[in-house]
Amino acid sequence: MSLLAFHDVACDRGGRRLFAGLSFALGPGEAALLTGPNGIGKSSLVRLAAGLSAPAAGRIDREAPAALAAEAAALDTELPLAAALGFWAALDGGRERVAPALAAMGIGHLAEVPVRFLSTGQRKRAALARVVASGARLWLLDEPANGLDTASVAALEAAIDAHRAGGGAVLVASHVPIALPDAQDLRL
Ligand SMILES: Nc1ncnc2c1ncn2[C@@H]1O[C@H](COP(=O)(O)OP(=O)(O)OP(=O)(O)O)[C@@H](O)[C@H]1O
Repeated sequence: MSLLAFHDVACDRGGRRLFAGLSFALGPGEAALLTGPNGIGKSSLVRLAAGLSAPAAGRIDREAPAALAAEAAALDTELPLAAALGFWAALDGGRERVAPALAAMGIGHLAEVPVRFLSTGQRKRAALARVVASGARLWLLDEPANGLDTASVAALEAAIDAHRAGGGAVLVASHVPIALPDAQDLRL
């Protein structure tokens, strides 16, 4: 049983074909690492996986809901961090997951700080904490290590390992080296 499966998928952007004939599947505990040069279509693939756009050909099956971390953190910048994450966690039915998620990403001490005061790396960690708090089995992470320091990359790797150990799956697009043991290599 797959949490995410691409069947012979093609992707067009701006009238141009980015890739075609792409098939892969992610089952519980599995990971895929998506790499390739700038502009090749990595973010476009992650958006397809999230259901934010439709494939030009082929079929995508995904378990809903999936958790997406892309460029925009989608956190209310006026709210303290814990409350901003709590908004989403409440929608996902898991407010109690916020504190452990903040701790997992090493930003528990920032819980009461308004999101607008957070640094670039801290916001990135907050966006990842939102994914951790979501409770979704399928994580879709577009350049999750951008802007993270070494310790934060290690925290991200640990969070992904724990997620996989619990039966979750993860698709990661990354330029930055990130340890994903036994991950499928998706090179565009
Ligand atoms: N909304 C859009 N309309 C038209 N073209 C687009 C759109 N979004 C992306 N593109 C184009 O699609 C191509 C793939 O973009 P995408 O962001 O998926 O690449 P990427 O591999 O993630 O790149 P990077 O490594 O720079 O993040 C690029 O040439 C980009 O200009």
